Amino acid sequence: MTRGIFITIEGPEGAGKTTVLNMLVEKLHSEGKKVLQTREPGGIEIAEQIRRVILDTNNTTMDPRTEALLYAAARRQHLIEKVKPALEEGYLVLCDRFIDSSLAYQGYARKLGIEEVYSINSFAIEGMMPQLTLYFDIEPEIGLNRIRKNDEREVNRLDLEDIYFHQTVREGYHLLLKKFPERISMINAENPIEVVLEEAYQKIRKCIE
Ligand SMILES: Nc1ncnc2c1ncn2[C@@H]1O[C@H](COP(=O)(O)OP(=O)(O)OP(=O)(O)O)[C@@H](O)[C@H]1O
Ligand SMILES: Cc1cn([C@H]2C[C@H](O)[C@@H](COP(=O)(O)O)O2)c(=O)[nH]c1=O
Repeated sequence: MTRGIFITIEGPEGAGKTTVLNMLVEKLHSEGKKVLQTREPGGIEIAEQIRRVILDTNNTTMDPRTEALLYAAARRQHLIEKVKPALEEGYLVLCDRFIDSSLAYQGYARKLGIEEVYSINSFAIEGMMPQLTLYFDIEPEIGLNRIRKNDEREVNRLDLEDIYFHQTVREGYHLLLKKFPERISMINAENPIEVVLEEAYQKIRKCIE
């Protein structure tokens, strides 16, 4: 029986997920909340190793189904090793990306099919879905420009996809918003960072109270 709360943050490249997540965690910690911040793909050693394989810009021959399976494998290990134990201990787990990334990127943009990708992920997650997903919406051109200006951000294999791919990812997220309206909540990530932070914070408070 899980006692914690699982919240995920989603969105296209450069939407500000990581930046806002860092700020949210600091704010929630200062209020004395038991918070665990993590990310996908990664968050634990095995999944970070899989992340390196998936995002390596040299791996140009990676098959889309291999890509989808690797994300699902990293997700499984991360859930079992880190997320599930933290939820059992009553933590608020805030995760940068989760299953909706696979549905939008592999299912919709790579055209593997949202249902097909959901099905391999359902095997991986065994029903452990987030209570709330904050979707950071942004025009892909704006997000990619933000990333280009950030010298600390390493360019990965998916960043190198063309603009059409990134626009299709955003379309995929919009479909997911319609499919899961009770779980996914949209935030306009083109707003100034303080506005995005406040909106995300209020939605999280509403979910945990
Ligand atoms: N609301 C905002 N307005 C302007 N710049 C922002 C905003 N939010 C984040 N940024 C800047 O955009 C860049 C990308 O932000 P961040 O790394 O948090 O995005 P991300 O969604 O985690 O990206 P990715 O998923 O591609 O790693 C950073 O340089 C960050 O400072
Ligand atoms: C979990 C997950 C991620 N992706 C993509 C999305 C990004 O392009 C990268 C991860 O990089 P980030 O800087 O950590 O955001 O991977 C994906 O295609 N499918 C997934 O399931």
